[in-house]
Amino acid sequence: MSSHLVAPSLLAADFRHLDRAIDLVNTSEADWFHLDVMDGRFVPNISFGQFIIEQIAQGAEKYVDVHLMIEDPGRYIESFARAGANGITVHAEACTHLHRVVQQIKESGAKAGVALNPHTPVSHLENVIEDLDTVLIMTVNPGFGGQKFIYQSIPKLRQTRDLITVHNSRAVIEVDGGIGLQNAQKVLEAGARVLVAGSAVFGADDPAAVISQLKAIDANPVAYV
Ligand SMILES: O=C(CO)[C@@H](O)[C@H](O)COP(=O)(O)O
Repeated sequence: MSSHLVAPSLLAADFRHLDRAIDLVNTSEADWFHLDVMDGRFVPNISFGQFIIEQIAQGAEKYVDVHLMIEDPGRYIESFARAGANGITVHAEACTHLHRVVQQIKESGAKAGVALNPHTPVSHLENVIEDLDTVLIMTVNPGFGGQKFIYQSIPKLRQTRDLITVHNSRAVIEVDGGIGLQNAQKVLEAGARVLVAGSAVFGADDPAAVISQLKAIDANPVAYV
């Protein structure tokens, strides 16, 4: 059985047939739904909000992972939890009071995650890592699907893994951006545990087969202590 998780990012799905994308995730070997919320301020793009997430969550038979790429996300934690998010990830760069927002997520009943943009050092997590369930390492600059994986992310994954180990945190590392069959093994070996994949899955002729191939990757798993 595979020790890592696959989370298709619905941003790359065909929204004219959202029901098909939901069925695909439900019936494939995928583990999580990954839903990207963009506000046109923190990132240049605008995607969708609580209303669409609620619709997806009603059809989802798996964990719903919500990635908030929005300014001042503390304003909306409660409403995304109510919409059906099982996990909520906020960006460290978008929070003046990151510690407070992490506590808000925990109080909402959702699992708590913090994301880091490619330029943000892992040290930004030092004082919250013990409270986190996930750390999302952006492997592209956020805002758009279909971008090229940034290779400098590999050492950053190792640094994140080390920080988690030093603090004896339960957090697992999620990687997001340009992830596909060409680099999945490398990121898993560097410490990633959750593979978020948008275009690699929904841009494929057979998305379920790609999900199975991602699940089947036999990486030398990192021992979490
Ligand atoms: O958060 C984001 C983009 O900002 C991602 O979740 C993308 O949706 C991943 O898409 P691909 O890079 O896999 O196409």
